[in-house]
Amino acid sequence: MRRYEVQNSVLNGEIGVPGAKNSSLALLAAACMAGEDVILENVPDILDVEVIKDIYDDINIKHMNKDGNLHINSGEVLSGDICPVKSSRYRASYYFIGAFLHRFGRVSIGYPGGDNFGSRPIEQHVKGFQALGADILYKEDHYVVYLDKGKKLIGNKIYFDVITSGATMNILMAAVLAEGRTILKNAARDPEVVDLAMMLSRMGAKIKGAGTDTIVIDGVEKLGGCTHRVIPDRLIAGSLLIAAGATGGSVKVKDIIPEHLMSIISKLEEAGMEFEIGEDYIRNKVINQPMGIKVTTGMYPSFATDLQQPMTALLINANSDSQITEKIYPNRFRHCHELNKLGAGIIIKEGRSIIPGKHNLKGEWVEATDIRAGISLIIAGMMAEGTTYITGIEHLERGYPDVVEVFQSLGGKIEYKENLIEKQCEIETA
Ligand SMILES: CC(=O)N[C@H]1[C@@H](OP(=O)(O)OP(=O)(O)OC[C@H]2O[C@@H](n3ccc(=O)[nH]c3=O)[C@H](O)[C@@H]2O)O[C@H](CO)[C@@H](O)[C@@H]1O
Ligand SMILES: C=C(OP(=O)(O)O)C(=O)O
Repeated sequence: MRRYEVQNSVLNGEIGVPGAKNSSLALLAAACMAGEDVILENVPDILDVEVIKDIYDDINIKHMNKDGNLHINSGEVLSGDICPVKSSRYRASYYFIGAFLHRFGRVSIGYPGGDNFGSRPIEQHVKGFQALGADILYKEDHYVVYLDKGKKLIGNKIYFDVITSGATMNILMAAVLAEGRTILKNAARDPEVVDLAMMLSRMGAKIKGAGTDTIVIDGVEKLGGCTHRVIPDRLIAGSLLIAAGATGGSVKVKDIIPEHLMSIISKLEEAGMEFEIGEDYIRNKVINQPMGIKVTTGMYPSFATDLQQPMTALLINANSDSQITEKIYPNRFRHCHELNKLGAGIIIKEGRSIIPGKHNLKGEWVEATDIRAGISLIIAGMMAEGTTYITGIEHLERGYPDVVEVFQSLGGKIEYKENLIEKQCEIETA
């Protein structure tokens, strides 16, 4: 079985951070909105990006890696029919709708995949597309968003009932080429939204207010090419700082935008960690034992739901009880069941985890059930005595490029292993 084997470690050193997955997935769709060359710098080398390149190939979007940058040209794109199987392999395939609706008047796509931690509705995306004049058809393994013959996307005022980064970015893309003005109210303020707005503006879009809860878009007739650098991944940066603290080490995380990490840094400070913060780096100071704290997740700039899992691992070693209240995905606690196999003693109760602290962990077989669950298990494995065997590593591969090499470079004892018998069978049946 493919797995990581992790042993007790102390992380020290310095490390750069790759481009953000959650930005890149939107930017890679937005890059197909112009017929001209779009050059994306800092795109992470992760599974979700490989799937997108596969989708590009299917519909004749040219892409090429050159000097570490991704050159994309959709001048000869064939259609907005995206393979349902491939688009269901990751969550954010829905961005192809926002990107292609104006161009083809019809986008057919598989239902969103991605991490499975309970209900992840898309009705706010649907509401937004409908407000701009589109209709939607639900089929068995895919859905179709379309404009009736002769109809165009027309700008509108859209109020999101919940704050959603996905719907904000999707409707932003569609609105950029809609006729007239669109106003998005109760929009998400995430750095990834701002990153997308920056790139679209470079392509010629007229957008004001990205990063606030009201975004105003004045439609333009067409977009052109551009060069854009993906923002650094704040979730990887945060995970590495937590990992350093949890293992009793000190790591300088470089090439980041420290402001994007303010909520996590504030909570880590409450737990007793200290930091040196530079213009583009953060370094933690060594801490022996964190203090127990209360964390509540929320949309940016609140504490990210994607960082509560590594935070949970750190708090297993705290000097008193901690509590994490999950407001974005109330059932996102599968990592806690796995951490309990290592001896964490976490109790899950009504959208909340209670982490008793002061628990010594012991290596065991555990399963990464989503990207962030995986990173919490690596951290816990480095805190535990003995060997921790982590399966389900394809989840980590969706979001953390070269995760083994990254941790190894900081002194982490982690190795990738695969079962030789299974490997042999693969070779023989190939
Ligand atoms: C690829 C990507 O960028 N994934 C991130 C994105 O997911 P994703 O874009 O799916 O998450 P959203 O920001 O849309 O979701 C935020 C909240 O809104 C709710 N909602 C969302 C859409 C909708 O139509 N209706 C609705 O009720 C969700 O259930 C959730 O409670 O933001 C999540 C929340 O920060 C992160 O965990 C994911 O890593
Ligand atoms: C939930 C996540 O990803 P996705 O939305 O792509 O499933 C994540 O990155 O933690």
